[in-house]
Amino acid sequence: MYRVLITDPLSDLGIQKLLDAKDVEVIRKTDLTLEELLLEIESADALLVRSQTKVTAEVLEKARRLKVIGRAGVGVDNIDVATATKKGIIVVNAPDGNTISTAEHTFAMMIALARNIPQAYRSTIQGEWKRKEFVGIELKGKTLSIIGLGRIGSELAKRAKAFHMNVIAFDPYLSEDRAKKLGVQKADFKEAIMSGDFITVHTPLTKETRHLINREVFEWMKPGVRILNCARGGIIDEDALYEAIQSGKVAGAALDVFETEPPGHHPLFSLPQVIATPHLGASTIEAQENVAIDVSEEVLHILRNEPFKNAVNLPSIPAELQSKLQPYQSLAEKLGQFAAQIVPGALETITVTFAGEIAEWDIAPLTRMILKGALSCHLSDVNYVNAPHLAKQRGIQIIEQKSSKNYGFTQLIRVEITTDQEQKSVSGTLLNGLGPRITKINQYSIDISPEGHLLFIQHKDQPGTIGRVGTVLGNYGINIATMQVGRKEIGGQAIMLLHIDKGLTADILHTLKQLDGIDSVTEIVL
Ligand SMILES: NC(=O)c1ccc[n+]([C@@H]2O[C@H](COP(=O)([O-])OP(=O)(O)OC[C@H]3O[C@@H](n4cnc5c(N)ncnc54)[C@H](O)[C@@H]3O)[C@@H](O)[C@H]2O)c1
Ligand SMILES: O=C(O)[C@H](O)COP(=O)(O)O
Repeated sequence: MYRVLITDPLSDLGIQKLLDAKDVEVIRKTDLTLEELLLEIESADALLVRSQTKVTAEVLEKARRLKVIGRAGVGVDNIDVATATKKGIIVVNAPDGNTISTAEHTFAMMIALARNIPQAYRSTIQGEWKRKEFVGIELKGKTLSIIGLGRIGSELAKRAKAFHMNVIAFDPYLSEDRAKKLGVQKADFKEAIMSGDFITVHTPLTKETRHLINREVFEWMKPGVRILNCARGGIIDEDALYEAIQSGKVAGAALDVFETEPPGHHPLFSLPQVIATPHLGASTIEAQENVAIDVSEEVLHILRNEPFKNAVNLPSIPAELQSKLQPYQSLAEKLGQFAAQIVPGALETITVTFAGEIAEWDIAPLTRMILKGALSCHLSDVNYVNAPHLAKQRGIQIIEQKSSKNYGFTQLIRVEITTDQEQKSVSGTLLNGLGPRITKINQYSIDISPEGHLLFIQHKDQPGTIGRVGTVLGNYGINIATMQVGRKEIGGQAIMLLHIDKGLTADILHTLKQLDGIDSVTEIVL
């Protein structure tokens, strides 16, 4: 039974799949203190949050079983993704479900800002009638500068175009083609800042975007500019915004998000030009249902080891590529495991070569599987998420190469491991109807399926060796299921690879090593 802990308010309808799942126990506890969260997280297999729960390194330290953190929304800046990755915890979000709601909220804020609606409302319900004080401006003909033209920025652009605004955008990843399709003028950062009658930010909060809008940037703006932030507190320097409003440079600001949330009695709230909402961008019935459905499904997939799509700390794999790579994943992992077990010493370099038709694809996910397989022979708690991090941490060099030669197979994966003591390679392929096969160990051709208990023996090619090995195993009651031998020349070095029905004791291994003509004996478990 998987324990799924939900610590922020999520839509009941949205999490129905989790509630219905027979293999899931849902624990819903919102507004936890840090101490309570530290306690609850210990036994959770999955954690579901919005932006309120702070999933810090301290929290993750206590998470002994956690496999996945699901963020029912977009921004993951409340989650220590780096620590989660190190611990092999997958972080998934729901990037699409709240796009429209947030774009609409931003638009609502822009109109409210243009027409002083919150200020006029407050005054009117106090019995005042100040028609002159709340004269606004039209959106038509004004320039809206969008910083970050991703999902939300793009939806906002469409709506602004419908209101006959000029839309100009800065986004380092925006192509000319996409800008053209949206009817948006692509600009550099300074140009976008200098041109806007309204400036709105829609980037994630990162090291690069923290205080992207700072004192110097406010200097470049048109006098009377209006500023919107419905993305993340911290993208705009709040002190600099305060000064820019006081100086008259900025005519108004609409804020849905704050550097510290909740912001309490923020100095900005003393300025009548500032309107605010309590992080409501995604707070619609539709968006909350969407994100909760998306994240619940992802979490279930991950817990059940099924394919998933929106991991924040894993490269995203297009569905078409995923289905092509899937049959190779097990082969890749087994080759990594096999290679790591036949080479003694500390891992230094892992060179992976992809040959044949497979070499035409993006094979990075398979390299990860190889790495996972190889490292799991030496380290505990290795998984697909943390394998590259663990390799880097240990100074293991990963070399990934592709070859146009097919080596006699339609596709081939070769894993070469170099340790501080020696170097060995293992190649494998997928055979129709037979599944993964190991086809070569170093220079020796063989054909064996990489599974179960294997015995790898290096020996001299001389009469009687195979018989002696068989006799020892027989004497100890070890059944041989299959056996493959390989040699380059008569009387030279040779290898034996045996499938055995159970594991060997140290005693058996020792006896085998003492046999005449035997150079090394390694038990491999796959
Ligand atoms: N207020 C809310 O309730 C609410 C709701 C949803 C999302 N958000 C916030 O909005 C952000 C954007 O969401 P989205 O779904 O549009 O994300 P997105 O990833 O689709 O778009 C972000 C865009 O920002 C661009 N970008 C990154 N760095 C940049 C930089 N330095 N300068 C300019 N552009 C840059 C990216 O290229 C991308 O196109 C989220 O990260 C989240 O923090 C807030
Ligand atoms: O990043 C997001 O998706 C939004 O900020 C929504 O946050 P919330 O789930 O806390 O409303």
